[in-house]
Amino acid sequence: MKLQFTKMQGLGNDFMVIDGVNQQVRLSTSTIRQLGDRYFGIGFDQLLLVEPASRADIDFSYRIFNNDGGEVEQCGNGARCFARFVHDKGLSLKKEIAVETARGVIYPRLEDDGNVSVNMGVPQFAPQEIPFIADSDLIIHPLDIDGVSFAISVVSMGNPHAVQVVADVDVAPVASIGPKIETHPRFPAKVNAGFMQIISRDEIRLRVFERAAGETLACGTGACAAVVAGIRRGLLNPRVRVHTHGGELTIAWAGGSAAVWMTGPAVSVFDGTINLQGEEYAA
Ligand SMILES: N[C@H](CCC[C@H](N)C(=O)O)C(=O)O
Repeated sequence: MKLQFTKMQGLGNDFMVIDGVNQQVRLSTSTIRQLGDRYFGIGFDQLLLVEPASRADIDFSYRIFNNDGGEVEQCGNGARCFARFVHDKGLSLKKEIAVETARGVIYPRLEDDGNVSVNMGVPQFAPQEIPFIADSDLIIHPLDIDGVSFAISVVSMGNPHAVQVVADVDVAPVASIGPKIETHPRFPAKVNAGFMQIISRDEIRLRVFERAAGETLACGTGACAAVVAGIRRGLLNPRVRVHTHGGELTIAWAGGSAAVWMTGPAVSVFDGTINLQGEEYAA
């Protein structure tokens, strides 16, 4: 069976985007893993599935799978690519759409300058997927790894993030400590591990060891979580430029129950068709 897809990237965080509105798509975990393989498959950090809305006040449903095949709650760079995709494919004529994810509704908006802005919803500090947090007002928690205590902030953007401040992201222990934070027993659903360097109150550098994907060139929800943590710690202003290996995002948060706004690029790389074996996919 043939499956149409578009390869896209947001600051080098790359995606396989599939139209599940005009195609009936059923992909097993193992098939997603095979498709995500950068040598034997297409290769991507996440697979994004566009599905019909589940109710009248929503334009689309948005499902996200890491390249290990596991479904997750949110993907920020993917949300911008999702909006670009549905517009380019004529699935919607709207500039701003309402998109339902596993953890609430987000609102991507196509900007005239070619960027995409997304209302990413309200950050959570004591969500159920992070039972770790005893006191939701505490923004810094000690996390013990091999006898060393790391001061981390835990923020959920729908998906869980553990963010710490480092002096220099270029020499931060992302490869060695990132996986140990990701799989720390205090995070039963695992966690994305962020390493944030404060340049000024308006500018940070960020690296993220993503849950189930490893270090990516950029992480949209990670940028949201890092800025929220920095603002709550009194280190950042309400609008911050976030420098990642893949490029720059702008994140804004007014605090409290305000939504986090993320602005950045979304790029289509190529359209493709892949032959799926068996019953996994029916046109
Ligand atoms: N690895 C993440 C999902 C993708 C998030 C990232 N690519 C983004 O742009 O937000 C998780 O397991 O929660």
